[in-house]
Amino acid sequence: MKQVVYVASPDSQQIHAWQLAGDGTLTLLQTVDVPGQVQPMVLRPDNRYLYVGVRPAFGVVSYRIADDGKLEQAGMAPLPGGPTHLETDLQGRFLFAASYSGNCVSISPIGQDGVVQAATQTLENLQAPHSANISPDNQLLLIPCLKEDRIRLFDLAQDGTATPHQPEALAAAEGAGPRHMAFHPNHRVAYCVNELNSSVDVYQQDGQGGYRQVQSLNAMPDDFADTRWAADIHITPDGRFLYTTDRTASLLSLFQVSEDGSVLTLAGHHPTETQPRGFNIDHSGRYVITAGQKSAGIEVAKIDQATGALSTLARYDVGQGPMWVTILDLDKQYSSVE
Ligand SMILES: O=C1O[C@H](COP(=O)(O)O)[C@@H](O)[C@H](O)[C@H]1O
Repeated sequence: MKQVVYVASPDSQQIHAWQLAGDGTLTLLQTVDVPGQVQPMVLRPDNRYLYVGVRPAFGVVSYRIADDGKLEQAGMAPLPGGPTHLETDLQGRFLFAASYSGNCVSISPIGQDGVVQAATQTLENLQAPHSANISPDNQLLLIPCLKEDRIRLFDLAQDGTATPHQPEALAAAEGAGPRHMAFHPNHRVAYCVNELNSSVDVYQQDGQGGYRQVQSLNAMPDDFADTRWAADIHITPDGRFLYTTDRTASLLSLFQVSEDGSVLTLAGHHPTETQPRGFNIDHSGRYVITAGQKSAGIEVAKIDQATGALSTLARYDVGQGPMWVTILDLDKQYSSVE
């Protein structure tokens, strides 16, 4: 398996692209100077384009990905708000940009040339939307709104138009601050990490195109008494282990996942880079790569395949303020979206 790890560092306006070897070693492939402070990134499902959100001129830069994983700028389009999180639909036809400070999520068409165009719809009056997540059936947009303590739901039509779903939202606990989401590979369960109380909520499909909450659990060690400040969440490709980060504690939390995905068990913690705002799991499910927003570095940790426990393999310097990690499986570059 050939993989490339992209790390976005807004303070130095760079993306570092690394080749990930089978033994977990990283080798620098390319350093890209981005025209702006680069924050969120997302791959088009054909794995031929990487889209990145930039500031202070709010926009999205489209990069064409070469066969070796190197990036070449292909276009740039404006966004209505500062991009906090990017997502595409599963057919790679639309880009969704959540803007926390702009209280909106915009929908931008992606051209035949793979380049993101100007937004055609903006969902307004969302209170601090931290991400926009497409459901595995490509029909529902789930938008955790931190200041609403709700995940707002929108139906996505074939033409990319989003309209409020009924019911319009999933409720989180008061003060939880829903932030980022992950989906079990069985497509029936979704997980949301809550920023303000460092908890994880588990949602199961309700059989009517929506979800219902089935579990909520603490991600922190029992003796943790400081301010909770969770950031990111990812699940392994086989669905057996789920991880979250907390930035105050600079910790990754490990959850073991039940066979059907509906029950999590907190199973340990792993100290990592300082202020881990973004991390990801490689496509083989063997490595976790975590960016330290305050350490200007990334950690590669190995996943114990029996327990999910993490052990540090190495750390590498990247740019300043790294906060986003996206991993490409080079063996899965397609000529069209499948
Ligand atoms: O993680 C955080 O996110 C929000 C929004 O991020 P932004 O980079 O889009 O402004 C930020 O305001 C908050 O301070 C931080 O904890």
